[in-house]
Amino acid sequence: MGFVHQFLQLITLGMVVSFIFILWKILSSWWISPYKAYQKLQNNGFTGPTPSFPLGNTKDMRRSNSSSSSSSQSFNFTNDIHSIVFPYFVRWRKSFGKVFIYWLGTQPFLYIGEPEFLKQMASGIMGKNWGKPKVFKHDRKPMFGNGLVMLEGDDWAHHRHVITPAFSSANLKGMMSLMVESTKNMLDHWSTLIASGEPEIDVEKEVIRTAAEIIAKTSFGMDDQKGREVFDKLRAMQVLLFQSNRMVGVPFSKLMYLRKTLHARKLGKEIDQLLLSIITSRKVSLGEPQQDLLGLLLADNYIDGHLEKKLTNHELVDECKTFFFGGHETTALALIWTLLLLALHPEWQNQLRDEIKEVTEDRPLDYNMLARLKKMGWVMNEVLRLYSPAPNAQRQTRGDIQVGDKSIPSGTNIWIDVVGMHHDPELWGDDVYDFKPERFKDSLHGGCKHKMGYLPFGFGGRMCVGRNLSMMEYRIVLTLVLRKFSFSLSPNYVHSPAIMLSLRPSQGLPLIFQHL
Ligand code: HEM
Repeated sequence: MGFVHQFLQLITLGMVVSFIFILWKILSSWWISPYKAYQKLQNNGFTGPTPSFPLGNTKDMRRSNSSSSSSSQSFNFTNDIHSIVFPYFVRWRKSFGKVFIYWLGTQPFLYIGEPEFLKQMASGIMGKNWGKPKVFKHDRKPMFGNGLVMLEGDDWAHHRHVITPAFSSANLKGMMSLMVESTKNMLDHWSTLIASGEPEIDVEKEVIRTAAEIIAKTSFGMDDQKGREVFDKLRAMQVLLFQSNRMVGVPFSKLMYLRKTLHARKLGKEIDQLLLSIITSRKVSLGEPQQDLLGLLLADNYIDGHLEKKLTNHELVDECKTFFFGGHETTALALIWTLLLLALHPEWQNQLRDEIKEVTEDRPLDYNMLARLKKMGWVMNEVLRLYSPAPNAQRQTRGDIQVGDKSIPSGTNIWIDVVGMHHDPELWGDDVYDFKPERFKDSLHGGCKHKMGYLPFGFGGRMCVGRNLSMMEYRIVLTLVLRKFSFSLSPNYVHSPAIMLSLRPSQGLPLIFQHL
């Protein structure tokens, strides 16, 4: 009996110790460690709004977001979207300046809206030495897995080295016909709608679907049943993630959307399996290698006479997903916001049409013509400034960084407010909110007073790897639209840009089309 009693006591003690250990681990990762990091930043002179546990400043952020979006019910157009999508940053900047600390749930972030501070912080840091905040890696795992967007260190350097050549102009040229084909299908559908007496079209859905199709075709192919299935499942997963309005950094917040989270996880597994089987069958097939990104990554690649080490099957799966999620919505949104601004500025529609006529002379579009569409390039730059599809960038420091007399400790989460910098009158002048593509006529930075104040594709070694692909797609789609139609804004449009994973027109973009 004594032995059993002692044994039970031991088990109870073990359970109590384990419970205390787990509690300590939870407290440590949710509060003690983040709070220590916070104190270090405070000791270096950074301040910010007061957080509460476990929501941090999230409650305040959600409150100000809902009050700002409710004001957008009537048509009241402004390009001053910083105060619409990030009202809390606008408020905190007034109290704490352009660099301050705020909390996403249990994680402190150093907010940066000051390009000179960013420049000093980033100088000397190579792409591979930047980390990505763990809280985002976890949140976006279904989309990016361990793809290029989330990798760090030597793994990132290796993937970047292998992936970059796939986006060369020679390779992109081979993808042009796929882009033209998908765009023409979309425009034929629009023609049918117009002919049947429905000239009002919600272009948001249309363009996102077409861009998704283009990126699927250019990433892993959609010729066969499996490619189509991957496409459908990726789209379904995107809708699920989009609907679960997640409170990043708040413990257990995923439980609020448990059904959607589990469904997304299940879809994620199915997508991985399908992509794996596409990769395996491509490896054994003896036919011509395909010219999509996956085909290019599977092909032998020689650099200075050496055969490059290839990515593994699982790495390729994550990169295919990364291209899909990183590449289609961003490009689609650049096009969507462009259509809005061109609907409001018919004089720019005409200028672009004249340029297209001059460059193409009414011949079918070819790759060499695209670079000659200069004004279209200015328009794209201006749209990416006013409505940046990637509204912010996140980093985590992997080493102490000194900026002037301030030290930023290793492990600090960084939030770079790209929209804030793109909309800062101190950097752009009094016409900051005006749509003026000509500001990019003679300047790559649109006349911004600081080179780091314009970051639509990121900065340094981690600059967007797909930017040439997106510029090509943008020019193709816009040229084909402008050649066929003129368009104006529908009275049903409600201007309410919102952050829903990226910067979107939250109530769609209905335009009224006319055949030319
Ligand atoms: C208008 C369209 C696009 C915009 C505005 C955009 C924006 C960005 C930005 C801001 C970054 C840097 C993120 C950071 O610093 O953390 C980035 C990185 C990246 N983008 Fe894009 N992107 C676009 C199109 C594309 C396309 C078409 C693809 C692929 C097909 C792509 C794939 C990637 C990848 C893989 C990275 C990670 C690069 C790295 O960390 O080394 N993007 N993009």
